[in-house]
Amino acid sequence: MTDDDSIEWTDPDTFARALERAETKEKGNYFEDFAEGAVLDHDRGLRLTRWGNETWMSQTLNHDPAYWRTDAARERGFDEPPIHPDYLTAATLGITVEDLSEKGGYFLGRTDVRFPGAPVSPGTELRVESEVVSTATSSSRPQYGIVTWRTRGRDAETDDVLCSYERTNMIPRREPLETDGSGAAAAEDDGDGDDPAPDLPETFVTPDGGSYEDFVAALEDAADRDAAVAYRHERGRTQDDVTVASLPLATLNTAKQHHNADAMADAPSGDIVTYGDVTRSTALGHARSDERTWREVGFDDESFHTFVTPGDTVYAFTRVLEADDDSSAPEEAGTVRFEHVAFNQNDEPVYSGIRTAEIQKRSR
Ligand SMILES: C/C(=C\C(=O)SCCNC(=O)CCNC(=O)[C@H](O)C(C)(C)COP(=O)(O)OP(=O)(O)OC[C@H]1O[C@@H](n2cnc3c(N)ncnc32)[C@H](O)[C@@H]1OP(=O)(O)O)C(=O)O
Repeated sequence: MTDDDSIEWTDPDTFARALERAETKEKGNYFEDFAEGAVLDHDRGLRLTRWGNETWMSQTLNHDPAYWRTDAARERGFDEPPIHPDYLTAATLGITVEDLSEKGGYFLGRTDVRFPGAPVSPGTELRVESEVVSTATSSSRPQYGIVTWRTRGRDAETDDVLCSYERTNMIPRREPLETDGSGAAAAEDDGDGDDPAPDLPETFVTPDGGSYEDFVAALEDAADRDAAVAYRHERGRTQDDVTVASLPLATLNTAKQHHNADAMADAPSGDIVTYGDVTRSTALGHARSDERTWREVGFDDESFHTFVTPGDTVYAFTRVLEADDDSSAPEEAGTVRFEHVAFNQNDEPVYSGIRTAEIQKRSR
């Protein structure tokens, strides 16, 4: 019998042999672990602090004064600077990663992002639960399945739902599917460029300002002719250690994609990647800097198209879809629907989504 104590375990050769034989205590769940209808109460939770909010908002260039200064917050109808919906969304998702997606895979998209409990005060403690909505086979990637969850972030004290959305990830299978490869081949065929690129509108209209009336005027200008209200924002944000690793960890997001460069060296990205919510929030920050936001209403059809890695720069492009002075908006604002696209320094789209926001009227 070997006397363990007589072994020099940290001798490099001995240790390397020991590591080869040691079983790894794995983290996260495989695709097969998710059953439709199952509800997961996430153990983790976090206090939504001013510090967390301000760190997230400053680093993603979201500098709307109502989230920073009490007088500006009060002009906007808040008692104090509230927790921003982007940080609330990112924190709600971050908490879920340990149970839902730490095993790896890809955050593909999200829809029906709503904030029924807004505004949220700093100091609120967040408790999060997710229900498995659907599980599906990936026809292009047999080693993965596709899972959709409905996640709700609640005020731990009152149980009120503060943030709710449906999110879809590719999740690794414990047992890859046997296929004849036709799914992968079909997926590859899709990118051959056989379909001619559709023509773009002849004219791109840029709103004169960022008030509700400016969006209405731009849409009227573009109506009944071959034109779209579409423009780009000047600001860019190069991804660094803070945006790639620190911000997701501050939301308790344990996805190795964001902070374990060793594990990611062999992944398709070859590097750690930016948390989707950082990419998205950064692009939205650029867009908001060119408008007079009143409140965020919701987000739909969000997709993450390709990876963002350290050194990449996130820019934003906006298309205005419609403006409506509806009764649901307060008298100070009208409702505008935007499509925002985040793109990188090579002009490749990395995120897109539909955003509904109340935008202040000029007269106010
Ligand atoms: C949080 C968190 C992690 C992160 O934040 S990671 C950073 C954000 N996400 C990313 O960086 C992923 C970027 N996306 C990609 O690199 C590519 O889209 C990807 C995932 C490599 C897939 O590329 P493809 O060219 O293969 O894309 P397809 O359009 O063919 O999609 C593959 C299959 O997925 C299905 N799908 C795509 N989008 C959605 C969606 N929004 N909802 C539902 N399903 C979607 C698509 O239908 C394809 O299905 P097949 O059956 O044909 O395989 C964290 O850890 O959670």
